[in-house]
Amino acid sequence: MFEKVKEVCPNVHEKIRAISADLNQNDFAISKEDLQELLSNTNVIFHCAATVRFDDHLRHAVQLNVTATQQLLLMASQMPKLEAFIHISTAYSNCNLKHIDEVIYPCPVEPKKIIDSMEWLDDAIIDEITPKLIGDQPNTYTYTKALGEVVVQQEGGDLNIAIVRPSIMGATWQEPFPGWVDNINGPSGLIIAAGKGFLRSVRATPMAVADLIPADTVVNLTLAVGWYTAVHRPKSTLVYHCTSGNLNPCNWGKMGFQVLATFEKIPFERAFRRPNADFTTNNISTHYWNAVSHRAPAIIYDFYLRLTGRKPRMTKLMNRLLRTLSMLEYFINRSWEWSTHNTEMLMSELSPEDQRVFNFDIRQLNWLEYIENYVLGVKKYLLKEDMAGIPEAKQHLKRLRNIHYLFNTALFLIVWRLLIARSQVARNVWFFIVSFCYKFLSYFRASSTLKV
Ligand SMILES: CCCCCCCCCCCCCCCCCCCCCCCCCCCC(=O)SCCNC(=O)CCNC(=O)[C@H](O)C(C)(C)COP(=O)(O)OP(=O)(O)OC[C@H]1O[C@@H](n2cnc3c(N)ncnc32)[C@H](O)[C@@H]1OP(=O)(O)O
Ligand SMILES: NC(=O)C1=CN([C@@H]2O[C@H](COP(=O)(O)OP(=O)(O)OC[C@H]3O[C@@H](n4cnc5c(N)ncnc54)[C@H](OP(=O)(O)O)[C@@H]3O)[C@@H](O)[C@H]2O)C=CC1
Repeated sequence: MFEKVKEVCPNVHEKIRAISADLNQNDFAISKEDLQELLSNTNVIFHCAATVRFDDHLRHAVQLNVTATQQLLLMASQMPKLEAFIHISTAYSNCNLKHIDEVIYPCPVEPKKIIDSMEWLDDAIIDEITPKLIGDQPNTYTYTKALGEVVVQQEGGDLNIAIVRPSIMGATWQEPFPGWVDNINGPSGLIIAAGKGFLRSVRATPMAVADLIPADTVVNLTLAVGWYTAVHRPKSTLVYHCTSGNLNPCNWGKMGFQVLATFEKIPFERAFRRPNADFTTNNISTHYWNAVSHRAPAIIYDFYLRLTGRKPRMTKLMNRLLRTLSMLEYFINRSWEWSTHNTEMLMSELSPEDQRVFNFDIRQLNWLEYIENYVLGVKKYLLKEDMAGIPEAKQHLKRLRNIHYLFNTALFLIVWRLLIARSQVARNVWFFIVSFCYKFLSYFRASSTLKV
């Protein structure tokens, strides 16, 4: 990841100093010396730290995404040299709306009241009231990110603030090289599950917009926002949508198809089954495919592991995957429209050279190429698989295909045999097929004898 920057700037280490901090602690548990240095020397703050788990307990999510933001704003107000405070939110902070503008929307309950209540409510009560508090938000993550924005608006004081709202972050597009990715958030985890053959069906709407945004595009836009906010000092807090849907849309159908097509060329090693996922769109088919394609193979495989004296693990893994899928479903069955006036305005404010260096013009992205590089990046940087292993991986998939055919043939014969034993209709069909084949073979043999 950092090879290129080390080449261009060999003394890069001298320019960076990491400071230990914990958002769960008062003053973030930053040491006195570090705090002093931060207070007196900081020019720009990029506030990215957060919990991004969808299933986080509300108390923890509020602490990290709301209370910590409030504390950081307080700290920022004591920094005389501060030029800009850039808060990273998410495009889904208002995902209860269909059309989202670059404005901060009010929350039904004031963030301050939520912060206060977290101090005296116990966990059991918080669990009980969480669904009522989050209302039409899908999880505690989007809910607390929305609260975080309101805190920024209400407690920003005289600070020069901007908010960046990225959609679903994916692997890098160009910088420092295509396809770099280091976590399993968003689509990356599902790409692994599909490529390894665990994921066979996803409840998704193929025509819904897949609002992915490459990580380097988000970084470039965020840096440009830092510059604009510090230099132009806009009168109000500007919100910037870092999204792809309205400028260069791609849908989940196209994305899924390209992911699968890439597995043909670049398969993952030691797959459980051949990658062959599909989208389902209703409850009944989702339950059916979950039972047939996810749970049943896991149970059979665990039975095989037990028989061979090993510890069963597939059912547990599959349950985890199905839980993850159920959490992501909300986002892959809907489309949103994000306006991008501020982002487009910012692009026009950059010089041609800066537009090239800090490129965030998503219209230039070729989705097919991007997705191919993404899958390749998942293989290299997440799974740490070597490209030299591709021929063996292909061989393995061929073996899995043969096992699949053999298994299906055996299953068909068993079911058929049982049917014949129990049903007169099935017996009649069977005799018809056998006599038809016999007649066909006799005719074929007779006609070839005549020719000779
Ligand atoms: C017509 C054509 C048909 C073709 C059809 C083809 C169909 C094919 C499909 C093919 C492939 C799919 C491609 C497209 C599919 C679409 C999917 C895209 C989904 C994207 C939706 C994202 C919406 C995001 C909206 C909001 C945007 C934001 O603001 S982002 C913040 C993003 N946050 C997340 O993404 C976090 C979500 N995750 C969680 O909340 C939790 O992980 C979980 C609740 C989902 C699961 O929790 P669980 O406790 O079960 O597991 P966990 O402990 O989290 O982890 C399990 C193991 O993984 C390790 N781990 C965890 N995190 C990381 C990490 N960041 N990096 C590395 N490793 C990680 C963790 O340590 C665990 O390991 P072990 O301890 O060893 O078990
Ligand atoms: N991923 C996505 O698709 C999107 C992400 N975002 C936003 O981007 C930002 C980064 O997210 P992403 O990179 O995906 O998530 P990660 O979980 O990878 O990053 C979260 C960061 O927060 C830090 N952090 C978490 N808990 C604490 C804590 N208690 N004290 C100090 N630091 C902490 C982590 O530090 P450490 O590494 O040391 O654990 C990490 O650097 C978040 O604000 C998120 O809301 C917005 C839209 C989309």
